[in-house]
Amino acid sequence: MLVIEAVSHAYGALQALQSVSLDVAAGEVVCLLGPSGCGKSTLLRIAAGLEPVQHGRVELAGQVVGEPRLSLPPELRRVGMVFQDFALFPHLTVTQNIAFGLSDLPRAERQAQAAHWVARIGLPDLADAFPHTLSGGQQQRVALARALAPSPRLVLMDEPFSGLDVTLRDRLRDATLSLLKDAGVATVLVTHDPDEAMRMADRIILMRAGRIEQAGAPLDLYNRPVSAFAAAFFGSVTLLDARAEGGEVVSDLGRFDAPVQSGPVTMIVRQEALHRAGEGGLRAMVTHARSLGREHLIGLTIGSTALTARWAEGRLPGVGERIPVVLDRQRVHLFAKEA
Ligand SMILES: Nc1ncnc2c1ncn2[C@@H]1O[C@H](COP(=O)(O)OP(=O)(O)OP(=O)(O)O)[C@@H](O)[C@H]1O
Repeated sequence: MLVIEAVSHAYGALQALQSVSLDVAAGEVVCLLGPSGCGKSTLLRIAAGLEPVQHGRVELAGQVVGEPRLSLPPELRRVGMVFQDFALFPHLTVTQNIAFGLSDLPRAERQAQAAHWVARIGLPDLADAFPHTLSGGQQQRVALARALAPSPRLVLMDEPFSGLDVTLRDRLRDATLSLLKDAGVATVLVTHDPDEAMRMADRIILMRAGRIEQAGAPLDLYNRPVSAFAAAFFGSVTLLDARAEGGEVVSDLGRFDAPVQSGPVTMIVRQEALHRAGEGGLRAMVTHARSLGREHLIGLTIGSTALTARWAEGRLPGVGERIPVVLDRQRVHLFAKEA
């Protein structure tokens, strides 16, 4: 449905995107994930037609909608948009906001469609309310209904949950996903939150400094990161400097195949890689221990290596205690150290 091909974009001397390509199928939810400033919003704005294409091409349903010197205006792209601040029309009611994009329909049909969406998002009692009287979560639902009501080919969402509190966010993510999937629409969602991307995406595009670092199914990125950046972006990790000699790294955690024959290596150990063992295993000394309720956060030293672990089993160990731990080697990733 959406094809972005080799798009590059500069703001003056600043190269915000460098030859980025991606495609999104109908019914697919793709998350653009990455740290602040990596170019996510710029890419979204180019897909929407809010930013002209400087280099490369944008296609929607097989039609070129953007390339240098050609730009189909946003309102002709049949693209729905949901922004972080929701951008509802303050002088229109909930129903009128949702009906806004349905002006092509006869009046009665338009009313029926808007009423359908008001019910669909569970706000029939607020049909005649104005946006400023709604909670953030209610505004988000109206913004989504307004985007979906005209049956767009593509929905673009820029950090749509970031202004909301944590419990509400979880519920709204699930509700949003089910509305998007029911509509069968191609969706691009921008977020800097890896949990949100893992939870919502069919595919994640991880971006770094204007380029795609890695793209794939959420678990692929988590299990098979291509770089220390990608590994560290998902979840909490300990980053260790190590050295490869003869194609392997010998460390306090054991021997590992190295990504290079010799030279500096970054070793990433996920917090969930370490678990308390019954007996045997590695000998660790507890340097700090704190219960987070459903799990413990434990500081350990193994030999002279300091690590942080996170596990749920057993009682909270005491500081200074020596305990046996096991290491899940699948949760350890080694990369040649970046310059
Ligand atoms: N209109 C603009 N003029 C000049 N520079 C811009 C403009 N918009 C964005 N930039 C710069 O381009 C780079 C990419 O910005 P962009 O907003 O696309 O990143 P982002 O990943 O969406 O970041 P965030 O999560 O903080 O919104 C940043 O360095 C930003 O400062």
